[in-house]
Formats: sequence, structure tokens, C-alpha cells
Amino acid sequence: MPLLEIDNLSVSFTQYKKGFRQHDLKVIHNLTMSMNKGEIVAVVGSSGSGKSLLGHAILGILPNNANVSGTIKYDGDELTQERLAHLQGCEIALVPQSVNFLDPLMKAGEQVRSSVKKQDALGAQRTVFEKYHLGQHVEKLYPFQLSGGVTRRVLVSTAVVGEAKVIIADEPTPGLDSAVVKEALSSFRELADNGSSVMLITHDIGSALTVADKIAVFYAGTTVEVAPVEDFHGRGELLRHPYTKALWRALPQNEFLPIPGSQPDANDLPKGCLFEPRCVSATGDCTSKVPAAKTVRGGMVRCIHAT
Ligand SMILES: Nc1ncnc2c1ncn2[C@@H]1O[C@H](COP(=O)(O)OP(=O)(O)OP(=O)(O)O)[C@@H](O)[C@H]1O
Ligand code: NI
Repeated sequence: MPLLEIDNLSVSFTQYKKGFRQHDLKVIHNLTMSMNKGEIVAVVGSSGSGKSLLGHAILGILPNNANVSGTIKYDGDELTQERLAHLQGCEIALVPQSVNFLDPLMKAGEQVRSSVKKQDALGAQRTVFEKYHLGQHVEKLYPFQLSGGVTRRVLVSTAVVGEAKVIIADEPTPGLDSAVVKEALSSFRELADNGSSVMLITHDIGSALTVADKIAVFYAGTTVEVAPVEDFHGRGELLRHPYTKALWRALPQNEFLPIPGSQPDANDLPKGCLFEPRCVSATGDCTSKVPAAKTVRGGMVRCIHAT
């Protein structure tokens, strides 16, 4: 049974334009994906594709002007705001993309200890600090006294110290040196191997492939494919969606060919398949119909031509 199940999630923002006309900006559409215990699911996709918003929707921290539909289930039951209040931080933890998420009035050590349910919070905090090469003096520092790299390591420490069941890591490693990146990825792997589910949000499909079990590919606010990592090899013959294949071929170790065109703007989305304007295999049907999610060879894909 999936530990976290997202079904048909849509998110839009109410915006007010000139003349007080209300306008709904749809940023996530009918997004479906799930995470099993023991799994790392990497969420990849270009900037603005909705990755962080998905994380924020799961944690119930979207801004007030957000409208949400669809369901998010945790351990079989719907994740309501009330349940989240109990689960957040201990069972469900976020490594935020922005370092501004740290409480500015809480010292780094305290921040990390607040996520520990066990008796020896100080011991747990010191163990995790050591793992991330954070000196003991960092415990007593306030967020404004920390460098960017140290802040990131404190954020990762906060998320992993409580041994949460679900960890949403939103670009957890930019700017960190490769040894720390390796350490962070191996902590996530260890948590997953002990039964947690980790969502690893990243631009970097290359490093995602080294630790993840499944890759969820986002495009313009929806998942176009969810595939096992094993399918990313050769020329991408096993991949199901033309966008995933193009992403795979664009990697430096492959053909290094960029994909012409750009992701559509949320204000001006195509009527049918969102990828149709850039797709080499598009046909007339692709311009008029929104492709439904279907299962192909054990993976999920939204493309009417996928076989
Ligand atoms: N509060 C908001 N009001 C209106 N639009 C928003 C709001 N927050 C985010 N968006 C828009 O929603 C879209 C998805 O944003 P999101 O932050 O999830 O992207 P992302 O995939 O995480 O990108 P990145 O890789 O750059 O972090 C973007 O087009 C963004 O401009
Ligand atoms: Ni983001």
C-alpha cells in the first residue's frame, strides 16, 4: 500500500487583475502519483513546473489565495489540516528549497532538537551535526549568523534527525560540496531503507538517477510520466513519454541535445496535451484532447501514443 497517495491534485491561485477582475491561475493540474514505503521518488522537471508547490500542498503550507482540489492520503487516510498539525515535523518533514524557512529567532541546535521525539534530543542533534560536519559552536548560532551552506546542512539535519516517515526534500543540496551532497543523499537512502518514503525534488536528473527508485517527470504542472530508474538507459527506448525521452537524451553523458522551445506559461496553456507544441510525435488528436494518465509497462504516462 502506498504511504503517500496524491490523486487528481489541482492547485490554482486567485489573482486580481486590472479593474478588480478575478482570475484563476492554474499551476497544478490533475496530478497523480504515489510513494511506497522504502522508496525514493525523485521529482524532476524544469523551473516553474510545480515541484515546490506539490511539496507545499502535501505539507498544507500553500499561501491563502491557493485553491486546492483532489486528495492527498497518508497511510490510507486523507491528510487533513488537523492530521497535518500532528504529523508535521515528526512524521512528515520538509527540507525547504528556501533557507528563509528557518525560524529566525531559534538557534540552530534548538531548531534541530525540536524535531526529535525521543528522550535524548541533544544526543541525536549532536550525532546528526557530526554527520554533516557542523561544529558544536553552530548549535548556539541564530539563522542570520549562518552561511548559506551551513544553513542548508542545518535544514537537512532538521528533516532527517526525527526519522520521519515521509520526507519531502526540495532541492536540498544546491551549493553544497560534493562530499556533503553524497552524505545527504545517503541519509535519504538510509531512511528509505528503514521504511520511510522520500520525495527528492530536483532539477538534476543525473544525480536523481543515482539514488532514486522511481522518477516522476513534471511538465507545466502535471506528471507526464512516472518510471522506474531502470528504464533510464540506452537511448531511452523503455521510457514512455516523448518529454522524458528528450530529457534523458539531453543529458551531457548522452546526446547532449537541448529540447527546442519552452514550457508553456500557466496563463496560456495548450488545450490538449501540454507538451504537444514541442513534441516531435504530435498528431491532430494531441491538440484537442487532454491525455489521461494510463499505466504502460508498470509506469504511468500521459500520452495518447505511448505503448
Ligand atoms: N503564490 C503564488 N501565486 C501565483 N503563482 C505562484 C505562486 N507560487 C508559485 N507560483 C507559480 O506556480 C508555478 C510553479 O511554481 P513552483 O515553485 O512549484 O515551481 P518549481 O517547479 O518548484 O520551480 P523551481 O525549479 O524553480 O524551484 C510557477 O509558475 C510559479 O510562478
Ligand atoms: Ni521549487
